[in-house]
Amino acid sequence: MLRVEKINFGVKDRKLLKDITFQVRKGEVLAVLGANGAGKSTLMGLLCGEKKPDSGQIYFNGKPLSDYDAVTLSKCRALLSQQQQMTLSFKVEEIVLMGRYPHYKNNPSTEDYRVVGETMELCGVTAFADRDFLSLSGGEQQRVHLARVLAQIWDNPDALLLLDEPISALDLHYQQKVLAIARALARKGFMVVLIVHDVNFAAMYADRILMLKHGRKLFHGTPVEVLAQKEIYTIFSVESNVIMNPRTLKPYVQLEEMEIDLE
Ligand SMILES: Nc1ncnc2c1ncn2[C@@H]1O[C@H](COP(=O)(O)OP(=O)(O)OP(=O)(O)O)[C@@H](O)[C@H]1O
Repeated sequence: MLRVEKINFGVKDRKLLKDITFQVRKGEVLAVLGANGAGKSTLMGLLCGEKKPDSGQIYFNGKPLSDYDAVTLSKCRALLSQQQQMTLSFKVEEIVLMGRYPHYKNNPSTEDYRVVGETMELCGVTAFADRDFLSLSGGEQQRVHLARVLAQIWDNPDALLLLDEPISALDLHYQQKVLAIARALARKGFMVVLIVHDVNFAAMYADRILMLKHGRKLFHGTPVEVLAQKEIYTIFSVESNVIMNPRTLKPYVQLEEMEIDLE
């Protein structure tokens, strides 16, 4: 279980996260929603250990995150971050194999190659294995990074998978597929924390939703509990109409058209 208790984080005199508390159970997908600048990536930065909270504590499987050593953590926590700048030329398969670095010393084993093969297949990048990563399109590159991140924790269903806007560059098919992969991993026991901007994808694929505004947790619950017209307006300042999908019994958010008069 991931347990985040009363964390605060600031830069200089600006508080970016205030008193955030939540849990993610084994087998659960948590979607984090919020407007631009709400603090979602900052929260990911704390969960992945890139940043340290000013106060509060993050527990992972009963132990403070700060008590883990880097090698152990790299086998049970993986992050797909929003910014993945690559300037050097690598083959696609070499990039995915980087996800296995924590698992081998000098040379990858057949097991490492098996995992890499499986995650590349799942992310639809097998055909690019020998291509120069830098020659791929933005969406293809995002899928290669996902394959790398999945390879890192593939054989550990107790692991935590952190996905910061994993579908931002993807077409509709792969948006759905990547979220379905997150769901399928959760069914195997993984904990998944996911930042998405599309409320309907959050409704479809997340067990719980955490909604942030100005660094505070405003709403937290199941899609049915938190995806309502008032909450959506509070978070995003958009008008909507929320209906229940009769087949899935999940909320579906229909947005009202926005008009801007430039006269
Ligand atoms: N080093 C910093 N110094 C000052 N402000 C910062 C710093 N890092 C982040 N911020 C601010 O903190 C706020 C939260 O940033 P964060 O990247 O977490 O937002 P976000 O919810 O992920 O937004 P987006 O949806 O645009 O990705 C923003 O207003 C951002 O400008």
